[in-house]
Amino acid sequence: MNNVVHIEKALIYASSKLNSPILSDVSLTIGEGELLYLVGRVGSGKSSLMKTIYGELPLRVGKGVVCGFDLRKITSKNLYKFRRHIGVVFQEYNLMAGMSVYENLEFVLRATEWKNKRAINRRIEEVLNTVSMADKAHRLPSEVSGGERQRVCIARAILSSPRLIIADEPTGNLDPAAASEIISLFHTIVDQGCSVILSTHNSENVRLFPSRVVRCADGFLI
Ligand SMILES: Nc1ncnc2c1ncn2[C@@H]1O[C@H](COP(=O)(O)OP(=O)(O)OP(=O)(O)O)[C@@H](O)[C@H]1O
Repeated sequence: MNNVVHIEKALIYASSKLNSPILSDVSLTIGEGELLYLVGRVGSGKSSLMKTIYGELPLRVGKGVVCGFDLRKITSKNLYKFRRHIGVVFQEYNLMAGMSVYENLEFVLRATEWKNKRAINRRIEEVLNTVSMADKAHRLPSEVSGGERQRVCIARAILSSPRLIIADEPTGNLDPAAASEIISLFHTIVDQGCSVILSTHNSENVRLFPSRVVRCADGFLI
């Protein structure tokens, strides 16, 4: 199995301005088509680790290879190439309020140089089918539920067929039923070969949809 994430003996900092790491001696490997839950208390370093993995924070100490890119060699010049392999999903939806579900997705494809209208239509239809939102393509984000909004964000994250999805507290704003549906959807995406790192405080869903769990605690990964 190919590794999508391989980190060895890294120090993880919460900000590029801080001198002491939030996590030390971090070694982590995530295989193709694997879902990894990242758990831990508020402020334990989950987001910092995820930001380092998608190049938002620099890897200063240790080794890190993500989707074939050496994290120590990510620069502002090659960041966009690296990011094409990674989809991100956050607790906050960050959808454009004045654009329909379809237009939100079309905007992203056009920004990544998709030009052919028919190909754009086809891709949007595919990702909306994956997240069971094809019938709501023409609604505004305000006209769908929180769980459905998060489905649209997942559709947006998978548009470019990424090898890895980083989901930081994707169910934080959802009721338990909607949260379970979203976690189940991530498992479907993993079954299609994508890898997912998902941070969560929801231990019930970790129990319902089992996968490998890594905990941030006392400055280390356990
Ligand atoms: N830019 C920053 N400057 C200084 N400290 C920061 C910065 N960003 C985060 N921190 C601190 O670093 C620690 C780790 O933050 P991080 O966001 O990684 O935690 P987390 O485990 O994701 O928390 P949560 O569960 O609340 O999302 C926290 O104590 C946080 O307050």
